[in-house]
Amino acid sequence: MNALRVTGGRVLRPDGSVTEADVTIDRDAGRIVEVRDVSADGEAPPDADETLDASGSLVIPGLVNAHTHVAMTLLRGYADDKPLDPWLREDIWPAEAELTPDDVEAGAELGALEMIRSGTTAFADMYFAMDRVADVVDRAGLRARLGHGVVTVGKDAADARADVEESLAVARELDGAADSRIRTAFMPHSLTTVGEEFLREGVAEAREAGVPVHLHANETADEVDPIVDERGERPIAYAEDLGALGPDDFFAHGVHVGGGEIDRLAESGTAVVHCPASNMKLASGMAPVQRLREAGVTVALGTDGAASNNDLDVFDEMRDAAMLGKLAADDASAVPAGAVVEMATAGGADALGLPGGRIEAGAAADLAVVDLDAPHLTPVHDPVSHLAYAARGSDVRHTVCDGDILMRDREVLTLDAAAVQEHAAAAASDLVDRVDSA
Ligand SMILES: CSC[C@H]1O[C@@H](n2cnc3c(O)ncnc32)[C@H](O)[C@@H]1O
Ligand SMILES: [Zn+2]
Repeated sequence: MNALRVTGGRVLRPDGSVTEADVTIDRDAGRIVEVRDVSADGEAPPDADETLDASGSLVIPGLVNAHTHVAMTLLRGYADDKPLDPWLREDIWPAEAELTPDDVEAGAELGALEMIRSGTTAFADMYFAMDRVADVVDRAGLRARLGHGVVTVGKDAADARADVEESLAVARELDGAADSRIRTAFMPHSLTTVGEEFLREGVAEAREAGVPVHLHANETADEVDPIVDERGERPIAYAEDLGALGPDDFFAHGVHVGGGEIDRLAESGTAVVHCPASNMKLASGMAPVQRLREAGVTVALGTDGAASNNDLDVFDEMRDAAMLGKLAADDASAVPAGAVVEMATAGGADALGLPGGRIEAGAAADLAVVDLDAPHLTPVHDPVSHLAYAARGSDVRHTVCDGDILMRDREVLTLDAAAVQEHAAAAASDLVDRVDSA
């Protein structure tokens, strides 16, 4: 066995407890083979081929960013302070009309760099030029569920059908890429931006192909109301009628859910990806996270794109989810620290149907080592509290995915950080020039 050992740290276990333990990884298999408490009796394991020092640190499952548009890093700070619909129509969609596959690759590299540097090892991405995003995931060493986002409003039937077909083709062709670290999904943008016939056809074909469905659902009241007015049913009932609810499917947002929708999500096993920063920035509303969890819905966390966040740091999302969850429930005990940590780890992996999210023997070797030796993390009464309320992405010291070290002592090993930043900044500047002269 080619063994990597993470030594000297405190390890966050799947039950939320924290113990002093060493984690041994089989790098060839990309799996954790042993989590050994330092107090354990018995024969010490053989020396590892390589070690990662975790002294003074907390070893946690790699964080999962369960909903983003990673190449939107190029549009970070491009258009702020508007609600969703005008933001998309007046600013974002015109800019995206000028995006090239090279831009998407440059933006995805920047996003991958940012995620590795903040301890994220897996993400779900809905965007365009997904072959280029897949190349970045492969090079960066991350894990992802990818899909081409379909929008049919404003398109004639032939173009709309072609967009649906592209999403299905991407889902079939990229599934299993990057040594199986890439999985895919059929990704219609939303229930209002994709026409009913295209949703129906696409979901049916996704079912035949055995790929999940991922879409934006119940994000704003402006999106829910027309569905109720035109169809006489709420969005989740419509999604169910389309065949889009199931244990492999995951919907972003779920802010405005009511009238039995939470129970339908729970009964069908459909996961919800909560994106608190994006929901606050676009003033979309407050998702009822405590009620969703109490009903048994799998809730994950997502940053959404960097243009509505404005970063890809899942630590921020944990803190925002805990804070906003309390406000939404009008209850300071709602959405506690342990809940948001679970949502960012096991909840995310389960929602995306990807391995990882737990540090235990047999699990995927996806983890992050968080340095606790910092003023804002002193003293350590409760390490789980720190993860939720005080730690930042910049506290992550090492990041490991599939048994490979992606970042060691804050040096990213799989990407050339300076070149990625420079390239993305140039691509973003050229993009904006093209938009301005269009
Ligand atoms: C068709 S690819 C994905 C599409 O989604 C847009 N987008 C970014 N953030 C959001 C959001 O919060 N709600 C809905 N749509 C969003 C993105 O710009 C792409 O056009
Ligand atoms: Zn989104």
